[in-house]
Amino acid sequence: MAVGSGCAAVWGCRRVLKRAFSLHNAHSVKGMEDALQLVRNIVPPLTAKKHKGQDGRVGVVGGCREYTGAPYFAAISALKVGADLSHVFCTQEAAPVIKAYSPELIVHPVLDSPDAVHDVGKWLPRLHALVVGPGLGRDDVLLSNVKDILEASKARGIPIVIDADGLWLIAQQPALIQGYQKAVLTPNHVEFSRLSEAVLGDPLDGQDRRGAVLRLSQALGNVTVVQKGERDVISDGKQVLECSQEGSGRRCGGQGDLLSGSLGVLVHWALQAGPERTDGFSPLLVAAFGACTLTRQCSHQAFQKHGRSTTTTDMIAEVGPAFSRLFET
Ligand SMILES: NC(=O)C1=CN([C@@H]2O[C@H](COP(=O)(O)OP(=O)(O)OC[C@H]3O[C@@H](n4cnc5c(N)ncnc54)[C@H](OP(=O)(O)O)[C@@H]3O)[C@@H](O)[C@H]2O)[C@@H](O)CC1
Ligand SMILES: Nc1ncnc2c1ncn2[C@@H]1O[C@H](COP(=O)(O)OP(=O)(O)OP(=O)(O)O)[C@@H](O)[C@H]1O
Ligand SMILES: [Mg+2]
Repeated sequence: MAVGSGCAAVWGCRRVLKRAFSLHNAHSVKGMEDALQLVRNIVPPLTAKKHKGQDGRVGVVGGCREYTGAPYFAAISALKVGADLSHVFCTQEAAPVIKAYSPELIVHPVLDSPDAVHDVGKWLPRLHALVVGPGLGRDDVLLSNVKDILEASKARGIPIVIDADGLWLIAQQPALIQGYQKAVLTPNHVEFSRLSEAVLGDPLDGQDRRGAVLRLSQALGNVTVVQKGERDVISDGKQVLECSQEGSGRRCGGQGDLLSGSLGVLVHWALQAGPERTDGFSPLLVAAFGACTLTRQCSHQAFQKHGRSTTTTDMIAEVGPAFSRLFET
Protein backbone atom coordinates (compact mmCIF):
# COMPACT_ATOMS: atom_id res chain seq x y z
CA MET A 1 0.00 0.00 0.00
CA ALA A 2 1.19 3.52 -0.71
CA VAL A 3 2.00 6.14 1.90
CA GLY A 4 -1.03 8.31 2.66
CA SER A 5 -3.57 5.98 1.12
CA GLY A 6 -7.13 7.15 0.71
CA CYS A 7 -9.93 7.34 3.18
CA ALA A 8 -11.55 4.04 2.28
CA ALA A 9 -8.38 2.13 2.93
CA VAL A 10 -7.88 3.94 6.21
CA TRP A 11 -11.42 3.22 7.37
CA GLY A 12 -11.00 -0.39 6.39
CA CYS A 13 -7.80 -0.35 8.33
CA ARG A 14 -9.56 1.04 11.37
CA ARG A 15 -12.22 -1.67 11.26
CA VAL A 16 -9.68 -4.43 11.01
CA LEU A 17 -7.47 -2.94 13.68
CA LYS A 18 -10.36 -2.48 16.09
CA ARG A 19 -11.21 -6.13 15.64
CA ALA A 20 -7.60 -7.12 15.92
CA PHE A 21 -7.14 -5.16 19.12
CA SER A 22 -10.29 -6.44 20.74
CA LEU A 23 -9.35 -10.00 19.89
CA HIS A 24 -5.77 -9.31 20.96
CA ASN A 25 -4.87 -10.72 17.60
CA ALA A 26 -3.04 -7.92 15.84
CA HIS A 27 -0.18 -10.24 15.10
CA SER A 28 -2.31 -11.95 12.47
CA VAL A 29 -0.97 -11.26 8.98
CA LYS A 30 -3.87 -8.94 8.15
CA GLY A 31 -3.63 -7.05 11.44
CA MET A 32 0.13 -6.63 11.01
CA GLU A 33 -0.29 -5.34 7.48
CA ASP A 34 -2.91 -2.80 8.53
CA ALA A 35 -0.83 -1.63 11.48
CA LEU A 36 2.16 -1.27 9.12
CA GLN A 37 0.05 0.96 6.90
CA LEU A 38 -0.54 3.29 9.84
CA VAL A 39 3.23 3.51 10.32
CA ARG A 40 3.65 4.33 6.63
CA ASN A 41 1.14 7.14 7.10
CA ILE A 42 3.38 8.92 9.62
CA VAL A 43 6.61 8.80 7.61
CA PRO A 44 7.32 12.33 6.38
CA PRO A 45 7.99 12.80 2.67
CA LEU A 46 11.51 13.64 1.57
CA THR A 47 11.23 16.91 -0.34
CA ALA A 48 13.45 19.80 -1.39
CA LYS A 49 11.25 22.18 0.61
CA LYS A 50 12.56 21.22 4.03
CA HIS A 51 15.53 22.45 5.99
CA LYS A 52 17.93 20.47 8.13
CA GLY A 53 16.35 19.53 11.41
CA GLN A 54 12.72 19.39 10.35
CA ASP A 55 12.61 15.61 10.14
CA GLY A 56 13.89 15.28 13.67
CA ARG A 57 16.40 16.45 16.23
CA VAL A 58 16.71 13.66 18.77
CA GLY A 59 18.65 13.64 22.04
CA VAL A 60 19.92 10.51 23.78
CA VAL A 61 20.64 10.84 27.50
CA GLY A 62 23.10 8.11 28.48
CA GLY A 63 26.68 6.99 28.23
CA CYS A 64 29.04 6.57 31.15
CA ARG A 65 32.39 4.95 31.92
CA GLU A 66 31.10 1.38 31.50
CA TYR A 67 28.63 1.81 28.68
CA THR A 68 29.46 3.74 25.53
CA GLY A 69 27.99 1.33 22.99
CA ALA A 70 24.37 1.65 24.07
CA PRO A 71 23.98 5.44 23.57
CA TYR A 72 25.88 5.17 20.30
CA PHE A 73 23.52 2.43 19.05
CA ALA A 74 20.47 4.47 20.03
CA ALA A 75 21.71 7.75 18.57
CA ILE A 76 22.99 6.33 15.28
CA SER A 77 19.75 4.36 14.85
CA ALA A 78 17.77 7.58 15.17
CA LEU A 79 19.87 9.09 12.37
CA LYS A 80 19.65 6.02 10.16
CA VAL A 81 15.87 5.89 10.50
CA GLY A 82 15.70 9.46 9.27
CA ALA A 83 16.34 12.04 11.97
CA ASP A 84 18.40 14.98 10.73
CA LEU A 85 20.44 15.51 13.90
CA SER A 86 21.23 13.20 16.77
CA HIS A 87 22.70 14.38 20.07
CA VAL A 88 24.18 12.35 22.92
CA PHE A 89 24.33 13.79 26.44
CA CYS A 90 26.81 11.65 28.36
CA THR A 91 29.52 11.83 31.01
CA GLN A 92 32.80 13.57 30.33
CA GLU A 93 34.72 10.30 30.19
CA ALA A 94 32.33 8.63 27.75
CA ALA A 95 32.21 11.50 25.28
CA PRO A 96 35.51 11.07 23.39
CA VAL A 97 34.81 7.38 23.03
CA ILE A 98 31.35 7.95 21.55
CA LYS A 99 32.65 10.72 19.30
CA ALA A 100 35.30 8.35 18.02
CA TYR A 101 32.66 5.80 17.01
CA SER A 102 30.99 8.30 14.72
CA PRO A 103 31.51 11.76 13.27
CA GLU A 104 27.78 11.93 12.68
CA LEU A 105 26.75 12.32 16.30
CA ILE A 106 26.83 15.53 18.31
CA VAL A 107 28.22 14.56 21.70
CA HIS A 108 27.92 16.68 24.84
CA PRO A 109 30.17 15.68 27.79
CA VAL A 110 27.86 17.20 30.39
CA LEU A 111 25.93 14.59 32.31
CA ASP A 112 28.26 14.44 35.32
CA SER A 113 29.03 18.15 35.42
CA PRO A 114 27.69 20.30 38.28
CA ASP A 115 25.70 22.23 35.66
CA ALA A 116 24.35 19.14 33.91
CA VAL A 117 20.70 20.14 34.10
CA HIS A 118 21.39 23.61 32.75
CA ASP A 119 23.75 22.29 30.07
CA VAL A 120 21.19 19.80 28.77
CA GLY A 121 18.31 22.19 29.41
CA LYS A 122 19.61 24.78 27.02
CA TRP A 123 19.31 22.25 24.18
CA LEU A 124 15.81 21.12 25.04
CA PRO A 125 14.00 23.85 23.08
CA ARG A 126 15.67 22.49 19.94
CA LEU A 127 14.94 18.82 20.49
CA HIS A 128 11.89 16.99 19.13
CA ALA A 129 12.32 13.89 21.29
CA LEU A 130 14.50 12.52 24.06
CA VAL A 131 15.63 8.91 24.57
CA VAL A 132 16.62 8.49 28.20
CA GLY A 133 18.61 5.62 29.63
CA PRO A 134 20.74 3.63 27.14
CA GLY A 135 24.12 3.16 28.85
CA LEU A 136 23.25 5.63 31.59
CA GLY A 137 24.38 3.44 34.48
CA ARG A 138 23.00 3.75 37.99
CA ASP A 139 25.22 6.33 39.64
CA ASP A 140 23.15 8.42 42.08
CA VAL A 141 24.49 11.76 40.89
CA LEU A 142 23.71 10.94 37.25
CA LEU A 143 20.26 9.68 38.12
CA SER A 144 19.53 12.82 40.11
CA ASN A 145 20.55 14.96 37.12
CA VAL A 146 18.40 12.84 34.82
CA LYS A 147 15.45 13.27 37.15
CA ASP A 148 15.70 17.04 36.75
CA ILE A 149 16.20 16.71 32.99
CA LEU A 150 13.02 14.64 32.83
CA GLU A 151 11.11 17.31 34.75
CA ALA A 152 12.39 20.04 32.44
CA SER A 153 11.51 17.99 29.35
CA LYS A 154 8.00 17.30 30.60
CA ALA A 155 7.49 21.01 31.29
CA ARG A 156 8.29 21.62 27.62
CA GLY A 157 6.06 18.80 26.39
CA ILE A 158 8.93 16.95 24.76
CA PRO A 159 8.17 13.31 23.89
CA ILE A 160 10.34 10.99 25.97
CA VAL A 161 11.33 7.38 25.33
CA ILE A 162 12.61 5.74 28.50
CA ASP A 163 14.78 2.64 28.30
CA ALA A 164 17.40 0.66 30.24
CA ASP A 165 18.71 2.53 33.32
CA GLY A 166 16.12 5.24 32.73
CA LEU A 167 13.60 2.54 33.63
CA TRP A 168 15.59 1.78 36.77
CA LEU A 169 15.02 5.42 37.78
CA ILE A 170 11.30 5.19 36.98
CA ALA A 171 11.02 2.04 39.08
CA GLN A 172 12.49 4.01 42.02
CA GLN A 173 10.22 7.01 41.38
CA PRO A 174 7.21 6.18 39.20
CA ALA A 175 5.72 9.60 39.97
CA LEU A 176 8.36 11.06 37.65
CA ILE A 177 6.46 9.83 34.61
CA GLN A 178 2.98 9.32 36.04
CA GLY A 179 0.34 10.65 33.65
CA TYR A 180 2.82 12.02 31.10
CA GLN A 181 1.19 10.81 27.92
CA LYS A 182 4.08 11.74 25.68
CA ALA A 183 6.22 9.06 27.32
CA VAL A 184 6.96 5.58 26.05
CA LEU A 185 8.65 2.99 28.27
CA THR A 186 10.53 0.15 26.53
CA PRO A 187 11.28 -2.49 29.18
CA ASN A 188 12.84 -5.88 28.52
CA HIS A 189 11.67 -8.84 30.58
CA VAL A 190 13.60 -7.93 33.73
CA GLU A 191 12.88 -4.22 33.51
CA PHE A 192 9.16 -4.92 33.08
CA SER A 193 9.06 -7.10 36.20
CA ARG A 194 10.85 -4.42 38.19
CA LEU A 195 8.41 -1.73 37.02
CA SER A 196 5.42 -3.94 37.60
CA GLU A 197 6.56 -4.69 41.13
CA ALA A 198 7.20 -1.00 41.84
CA VAL A 199 3.96 0.32 40.38
CA LEU A 200 1.48 -2.52 40.91
CA GLY A 201 3.20 -4.42 43.73
CA ASP A 202 3.09 -7.40 41.44
CA PRO A 203 5.92 -8.90 39.41
CA LEU A 204 5.28 -10.03 35.83
CA ASP A 205 2.37 -12.37 35.31
CA GLY A 206 3.91 -14.64 32.70
CA GLN A 207 0.54 -16.09 31.73
CA ASP A 208 -1.12 -12.88 30.65
CA ARG A 209 1.43 -10.55 29.10
CA ARG A 210 -1.17 -8.40 27.35
CA GLY A 211 -3.12 -7.89 30.55
CA ALA A 212 0.07 -7.12 32.46
CA VAL A 213 1.18 -4.47 29.95
CA LEU A 214 -2.30 -2.95 29.80
CA ARG A 215 -2.48 -2.75 33.60
CA LEU A 216 0.96 -1.19 33.95
CA SER A 217 0.13 1.44 31.35
CA GLN A 218 -3.16 2.24 33.05
CA ALA A 219 -1.54 2.44 36.49
CA LEU A 220 1.00 4.91 35.10
CA GLY A 221 -1.78 7.11 33.72
CA ASN A 222 -1.73 5.86 30.12
CA VAL A 223 1.97 6.11 29.56
CA THR A 224 2.68 3.87 26.54
CA VAL A 225 4.50 0.65 27.49
CA VAL A 226 6.40 -1.63 25.09
CA GLN A 227 7.29 -4.96 26.66
CA LYS A 228 10.00 -6.52 24.49
CA GLY A 229 10.26 -10.26 24.14
CA GLU A 230 9.48 -13.19 21.90
CA ARG A 231 6.57 -11.02 20.84
CA ASP A 232 6.55 -7.33 21.66
CA VAL A 233 3.42 -6.26 23.54
CA ILE A 234 2.47 -2.59 23.32
CA SER A 235 -0.26 -0.71 25.18
CA ASP A 236 -1.39 2.82 25.86
CA GLY A 237 -3.75 1.60 28.59
CA LYS A 238 -6.66 1.51 26.17
CA GLN A 239 -5.56 -0.80 23.40
CA VAL A 240 -3.06 -3.60 23.15
CA LEU A 241 -1.04 -4.31 20.06
CA GLU A 242 1.43 -7.10 19.46
CA CYS A 243 4.37 -7.22 17.12
CA SER A 244 5.51 -10.64 16.01
CA GLN A 245 7.47 -9.64 12.94
CA GLU A 246 10.05 -12.32 12.25
CA GLY A 247 13.37 -11.45 13.91
CA SER A 248 16.12 -13.89 14.68
CA GLY A 249 17.39 -16.19 17.39
CA ARG A 250 20.34 -13.90 18.13
CA ARG A 251 20.04 -12.15 21.49
CA CYS A 252 23.20 -10.03 21.36
CA GLY A 253 23.24 -6.88 23.49
CA GLY A 254 22.25 -3.57 21.94
CA GLN A 255 19.12 -4.59 20.02
CA GLY A 256 16.97 -2.77 22.55
CA ASP A 257 19.07 0.36 22.03
CA LEU A 258 18.37 0.20 18.29
CA LEU A 259 14.68 -0.01 19.16
CA SER A 260 14.64 2.94 21.58
CA GLY A 261 16.70 5.17 19.27
CA SER A 262 14.42 4.40 16.31
CA LEU A 263 11.41 5.04 18.47
CA GLY A 264 12.73 8.51 19.33
CA VAL A 265 12.32 9.57 15.69
CA LEU A 266 9.09 7.70 15.06
CA VAL A 267 7.43 9.26 18.11
CA HIS A 268 8.24 12.69 16.74
CA TRP A 269 6.95 11.79 13.30
CA ALA A 270 3.77 10.26 14.71
CA LEU A 271 2.96 13.25 16.89
CA GLN A 272 3.71 15.61 14.03
CA ALA A 273 1.45 13.60 11.71
CA GLY A 274 -1.39 13.70 14.25
CA PRO A 275 -4.29 11.37 14.95
CA GLU A 276 -5.84 11.77 11.47
CA ARG A 277 -2.85 10.00 9.95
CA THR A 278 -2.99 7.26 12.58
CA ASP A 279 -6.71 6.88 12.05
CA GLY A 280 -7.54 7.94 15.59
CA PHE A 281 -5.19 5.47 17.21
CA SER A 282 -2.64 6.81 19.64
CA PRO A 283 0.32 8.15 17.62
CA LEU A 284 2.67 6.73 20.22
CA LEU A 285 1.18 3.26 19.84
CA VAL A 286 1.71 3.41 16.08
CA ALA A 287 5.27 4.73 16.53
CA ALA A 288 6.06 1.92 18.97
CA PHE A 289 4.70 -0.70 16.60
CA GLY A 290 6.89 0.78 13.87
CA ALA A 291 10.05 0.67 15.99
CA CYS A 292 9.40 -2.91 17.12
CA THR A 293 8.74 -4.09 13.57
CA LEU A 294 11.80 -2.32 12.23
CA THR A 295 14.12 -3.69 14.92
CA ARG A 296 12.98 -7.25 14.36
CA GLN A 297 13.24 -6.91 10.58
CA CYS A 298 16.81 -5.60 10.99
CA SER A 299 17.58 -8.61 13.14
CA HIS A 300 16.09 -10.94 10.54
CA GLN A 301 18.00 -9.41 7.64
CA ALA A 302 21.30 -9.22 9.53
CA PHE A 303 20.95 -12.84 10.61
CA GLN A 304 20.41 -13.97 7.02
CA LYS A 305 23.82 -12.51 6.18
CA HIS A 306 25.82 -13.12 9.34
CA GLY A 307 24.13 -15.97 11.18
CA ARG A 308 25.43 -16.58 14.67
CA SER A 309 28.02 -13.83 14.37
CA THR A 310 25.31 -11.17 13.97
CA THR A 311 25.83 -8.16 16.22
CA THR A 312 23.93 -4.92 16.67
CA THR A 313 26.31 -3.16 14.27
CA ASP A 314 25.19 -5.60 11.57
CA MET A 315 21.57 -4.81 12.42
CA ILE A 316 22.17 -1.08 12.16
CA ALA A 317 23.55 -1.63 8.65
CA GLU A 318 20.13 -3.08 7.80
CA VAL A 319 18.08 -0.12 9.06
CA GLY A 320 17.88 1.53 5.63
CA PRO A 321 16.94 -1.58 3.62
CA ALA A 322 14.57 -2.82 6.35
CA PHE A 323 12.85 0.55 6.56
CA SER A 324 12.36 0.69 2.79
CA ARG A 325 11.02 -2.81 2.70
CA LEU A 326 8.53 -2.27 5.50
CA PHE A 327 7.47 1.33 5.15
CA GLU A 328 8.27 2.58 1.68
CA THR A 329 6.55 -0.10 -0.37
N1 LIG B 1 27.27 -2.27 24.27
C1 LIG B 1 26.73 -1.60 25.30
O1 LIG B 1 27.24 -0.60 25.74
C2 LIG B 1 25.45 -2.08 25.87
C3 LIG B 1 25.05 -1.57 27.08
N2 LIG B 1 23.85 -1.87 27.62
C4 LIG B 1 23.52 -1.15 28.83
O2 LIG B 1 23.79 -1.95 29.95
C5 LIG B 1 23.12 -1.38 31.06
C6 LIG B 1 22.39 -2.46 31.81
O3 LIG B 1 21.37 -3.02 30.96
P1 LIG B 1 20.45 -4.23 31.42
O4 LIG B 1 19.69 -3.95 32.64
O5 LIG B 1 19.67 -4.66 30.22
O6 LIG B 1 21.49 -5.21 31.89
P2 LIG B 1 21.84 -6.60 31.35
O7 LIG B 1 23.12 -6.93 31.98
O8 LIG B 1 21.69 -6.66 29.89
O9 LIG B 1 20.64 -7.47 31.97
C7 LIG B 1 20.61 -7.68 33.36
C8 LIG B 1 20.33 -9.12 33.58
O10 LIG B 1 18.97 -9.36 33.36
C9 LIG B 1 18.80 -10.69 32.90
N3 LIG B 1 18.02 -10.65 31.67
C10 LIG B 1 18.11 -9.74 30.67
N4 LIG B 1 17.18 -9.97 29.75
C11 LIG B 1 16.48 -11.05 30.18
C12 LIG B 1 15.35 -11.75 29.66
N5 LIG B 1 14.77 -11.39 28.49
N6 LIG B 1 14.87 -12.80 30.37
C13 LIG B 1 15.43 -13.15 31.54
N7 LIG B 1 16.49 -12.48 32.09
C14 LIG B 1 17.00 -11.47 31.41
C15 LIG B 1 20.15 -11.28 32.73
O11 LIG B 1 20.40 -12.00 33.91
P3 LIG B 1 21.23 -13.41 33.93
O12 LIG B 1 20.74 -14.22 32.79
O13 LIG B 1 22.66 -12.98 33.78
O14 LIG B 1 20.91 -13.97 35.27
C16 LIG B 1 21.02 -10.07 32.65
O15 LIG B 1 22.34 -10.33 33.05
C17 LIG B 1 22.15 -0.35 30.48
O16 LIG B 1 22.69 0.92 30.61
C18 LIG B 1 22.09 -0.75 29.04
O17 LIG B 1 21.71 0.33 28.19
C19 LIG B 1 22.88 -2.69 26.96
O18 LIG B 1 22.04 -1.77 26.26
C20 LIG B 1 23.55 -3.67 26.01
C21 LIG B 1 24.59 -3.04 25.12
N1 LIG C 1 12.80 -14.18 22.59
C1 LIG C 1 12.84 -13.31 21.60
N2 LIG C 1 12.53 -13.67 20.32
C2 LIG C 1 12.57 -12.79 19.32
N3 LIG C 1 12.88 -11.50 19.47
C3 LIG C 1 13.18 -11.06 20.70
C4 LIG C 1 13.17 -11.94 21.84
N4 LIG C 1 13.51 -11.22 22.92
C5 LIG C 1 13.72 -9.97 22.51
N5 LIG C 1 13.52 -9.86 21.17
C6 LIG C 1 13.67 -8.67 20.33
O1 LIG C 1 14.96 -8.12 20.55
C7 LIG C 1 14.89 -6.71 20.60
C8 LIG C 1 15.51 -6.24 21.91
O2 LIG C 1 14.80 -6.79 22.99
P1 LIG C 1 15.55 -7.20 24.33
O3 LIG C 1 14.56 -7.81 25.25
O4 LIG C 1 16.78 -7.98 23.99
O5 LIG C 1 15.97 -5.75 24.83
P2 LIG C 1 17.12 -5.32 25.81
O6 LIG C 1 17.40 -6.40 26.81
O7 LIG C 1 16.72 -4.00 26.36
O8 LIG C 1 18.34 -5.13 24.81
P3 LIG C 1 19.72 -4.35 25.07
O9 LIG C 1 20.77 -5.39 25.02
O10 LIG C 1 19.83 -3.36 23.96
O11 LIG C 1 19.61 -3.67 26.39
C9 LIG C 1 13.42 -6.34 20.44
O12 LIG C 1 13.20 -5.99 19.10
C10 LIG C 1 12.68 -7.63 20.75
O13 LIG C 1 11.50 -7.72 19.95
MG1 LIG D 1 18.08 -2.59 27.14
